[in-house]
Amino acid sequence: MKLDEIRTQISRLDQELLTLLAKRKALSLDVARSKLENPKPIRDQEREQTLLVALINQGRQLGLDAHYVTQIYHTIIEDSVLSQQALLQSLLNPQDSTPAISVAFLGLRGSYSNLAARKYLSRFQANLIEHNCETFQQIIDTVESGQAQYGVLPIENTSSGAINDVFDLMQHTSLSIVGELTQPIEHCLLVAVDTDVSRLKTLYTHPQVYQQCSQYLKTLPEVKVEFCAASSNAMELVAGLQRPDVGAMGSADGGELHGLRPLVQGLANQKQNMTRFIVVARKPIEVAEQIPAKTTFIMSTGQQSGALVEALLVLRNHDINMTKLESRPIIGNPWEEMFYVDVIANVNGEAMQSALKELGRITRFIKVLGCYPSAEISPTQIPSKALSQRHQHSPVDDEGQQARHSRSYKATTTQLQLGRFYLGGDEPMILAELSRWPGKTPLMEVARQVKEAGGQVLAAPCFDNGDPEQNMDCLRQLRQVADQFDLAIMTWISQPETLNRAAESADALLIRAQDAHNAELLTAAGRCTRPVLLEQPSGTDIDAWLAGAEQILAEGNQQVALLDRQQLALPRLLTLQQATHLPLVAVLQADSLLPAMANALKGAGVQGFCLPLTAGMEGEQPDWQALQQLTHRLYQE
Ligand SMILES: C=C(O[C@@H]1C=C(C(=O)O)C=C[C@H]1O)C(=O)O
Repeated sequence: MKLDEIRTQISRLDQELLTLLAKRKALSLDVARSKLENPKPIRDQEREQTLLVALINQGRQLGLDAHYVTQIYHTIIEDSVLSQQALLQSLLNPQDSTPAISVAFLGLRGSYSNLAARKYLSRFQANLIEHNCETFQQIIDTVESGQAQYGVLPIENTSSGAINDVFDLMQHTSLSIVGELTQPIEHCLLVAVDTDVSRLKTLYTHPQVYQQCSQYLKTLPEVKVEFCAASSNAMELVAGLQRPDVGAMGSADGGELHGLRPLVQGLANQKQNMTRFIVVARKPIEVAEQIPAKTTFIMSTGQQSGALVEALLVLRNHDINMTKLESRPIIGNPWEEMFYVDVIANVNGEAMQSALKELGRITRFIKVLGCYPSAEISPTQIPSKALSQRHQHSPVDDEGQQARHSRSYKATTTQLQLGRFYLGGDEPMILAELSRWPGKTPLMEVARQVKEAGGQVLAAPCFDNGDPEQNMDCLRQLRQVADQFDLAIMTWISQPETLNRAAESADALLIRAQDAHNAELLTAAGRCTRPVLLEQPSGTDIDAWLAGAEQILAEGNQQVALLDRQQLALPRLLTLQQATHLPLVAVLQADSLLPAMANALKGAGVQGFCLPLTAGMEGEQPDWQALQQLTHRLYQE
């Protein structure tokens, strides 16, 4: 078949796919109406699970891999749930019959705030009237005075943290928060004409963006940085100048609207860079009971010790989950603070109403800033066949020693979070470990296979090479590939200096036997906020191992696990289980005993299983069968 003909067929298929997606969306809105008549929560994760499992199996028969099917359906279901929520909300809060919606945001066309505003309002199916503002205050004024119905304000960013100016403004406005959304932020270096980085003399950017890309900017010490009110102003300026020695920083999409092209992409220090925006309006809205709601309130407690704790206990006593707590100074009251609290609760619910009453009695100031549908639609997990729950009521340590690692200090096994996966939870964690750096292309294949087999963590050596830049590049590649396949990553570190750089992108760090004696390294590991897996220091016993773990815990990092490469004998394993609440990861060998071994270790309370893969640098094939056998044994049986 000729290329043209094949492409015609593909276009026809795409058209059919779109028609089907539109039909699916219409049906999901029918579901929302039926859930309204016959009140039921919008989200039904049990139904989603059943659906996903069936789709993965059907997909496999058609030659589509599980990861591909899951990714597509997470996107479809997310849109379906959000559209259902928007429909319910619009029925509950009828708009005045305006054919257009007006919104105020920071910057010009193409700013991140503009992209967020468009995304948020796209579910309303009305024309958009855009008000470009130069400051956050101007956004508030535009909405307060009724010139715009909605204002979109960035409130926090995953790499630069809270946006204090917005918190401060929210203290004094009469506006209510009526929505939230998160927007991925992908900073690029944008230019107007053909040039390269070495020719740049001036970069125009917003201070937040500057902060988020500080590491990249350090590599350009000669370049002068000029601040603008928003990224879109920087883009407009650079587009006007048309010179090879100036650049702007901002999104590729925004740049395109100004005729700029990205010269370097992915500049943010943290690769998963997202900004959370709030949407404000003059009137508060009501949130349907069937949708998960968030409530934001501010409060100031007295300065007496324990006042904040007392307030937070009120929430806990009502089973209300807090997702955010920020504090800001109160202008004019030195040393007094205003706390910003986000909780998962509907403000009209019984629990929240009585919590607010109680809080009113013990705070100096309290005000609800708004209640709005939660936009966090976390993907439904695919069930790895339910495991029978283990019970490990370990006897109380009779020496009663209060070492932090001990069971007498903490009775239940500690859970570690690696990316979005848990070690020490109900299900065993499976890690695949590469002994050598395979290069990016083979790494993609490894990641695909690991995901397909049901693994969760990919471990690879990024810091084995002497060259720090090359090491960071390996880590970046590992991060990128793992993100693509929704895996967590781990790498081993042997020097305190590299630890912090590794901790910026790795989900977990491993300290190997030969480095586990290094007190400085253990101290550095204790001061970082990533989970640390610790091997038994070479030539020592279990006590020395636990002492090493203790050193990490004592510095502050409570996310520590023990990784065993020596196939501890069962009695020693049980001793360890009794002695410590830290989860245990066993490294297995890919031999005929693998399934039996995994089973026995699981029975003995091992929470993680690590399988070394001999990576194919010279075309050697990793042992995928062993990995499949392992996951099959651990999950299916
Ligand atoms: C459409 C429904 O509502 C939601 C969306 C789903 C979907 O798009 O497949 C599935 C379950 C619910 O979370 C439904 O309940 O069937």
